[in-house]
Amino acid sequence: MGYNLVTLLTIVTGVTPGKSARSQGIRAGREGRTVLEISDLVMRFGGVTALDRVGFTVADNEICGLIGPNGAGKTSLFNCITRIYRPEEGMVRFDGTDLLSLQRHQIVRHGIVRTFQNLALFPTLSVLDNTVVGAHSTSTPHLVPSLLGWPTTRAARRRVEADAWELLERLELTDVAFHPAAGLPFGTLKRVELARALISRPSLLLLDEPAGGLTHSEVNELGQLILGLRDDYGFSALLVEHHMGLVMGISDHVVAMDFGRTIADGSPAEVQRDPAVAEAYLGRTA
Ligand SMILES: Nc1ncnc2c1ncn2[C@@H]1O[C@H](COP(=O)(O)OP(=O)(O)OP(=O)(O)O)[C@@H](O)[C@H]1O
Repeated sequence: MGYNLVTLLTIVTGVTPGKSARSQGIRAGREGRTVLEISDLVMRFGGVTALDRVGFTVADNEICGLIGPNGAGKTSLFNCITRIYRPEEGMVRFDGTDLLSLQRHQIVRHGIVRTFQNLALFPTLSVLDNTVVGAHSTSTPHLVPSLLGWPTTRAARRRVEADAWELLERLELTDVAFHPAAGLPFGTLKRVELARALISRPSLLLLDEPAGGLTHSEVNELGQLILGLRDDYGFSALLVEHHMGLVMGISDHVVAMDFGRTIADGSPAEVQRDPAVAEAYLGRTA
């Protein structure tokens, strides 16, 4: 996770170069009931405290940006929420469920799905099949065998395929539905990754650096797409991203971390103005 001059300028001045705060679509205020609640989360690796009593909340249908310099603890936090890591202390509750009491494989059944910075697609499977595979954990335990054509599961496959086609339509992927993921442009693969994540109709989408590797115009399109998908399908999102234009442009609420701690928590404008945030980024470049 790297950050650049544009990131620093955005943090320090509060505005992405060339754009006013209004044109970035910043939303003010928080609405809706709390769905994700994280408190006093502690995660250590030997002598390194990756998460040092982290706490914040995310409301229903809210996009929450999670920012911080390299090593701040963002990935560790994602890994605790998805139960890849087991934190030493603290609480993670989603929609009333204590996530820390669950096994890793149970997370998706509670409506939590993650996208990956480097994509988690099967290169030889088609775009359609990559999307269908995303439904595996929630719709039927027999879905992956059905990809092999086993007769008992064909009806389930048809139902999921209908959902997949709807998503491919929404994400403008129907033209490449039967194309293997390998060889498609990176921007297209990012949309496939979104289709794969959305087919299980998540309540909470964890987006891990979705703008990584995209061009400037692709990032703008991605931002609008995420907002549109949130409005169409209704989910909360936690967005880990170094591209400040994207974070500040589409987040309803931003949490900033540094050295495993929550150093700011508020609207995009409030977090951009927070001296501790500027210090966290500038301090690392000194
Ligand atoms: N599996 C691990 N083993 C040892 N240390 C780890 C492990 N995972 C994370 N860390 C350490 O925990 C701290 C937080 O790292 P983390 O990857 O969560 O930060 P980050 O904010 O995601 O950084 P980046 O933006 O560079 O990805 C760092 O000091 C890192 O070296």
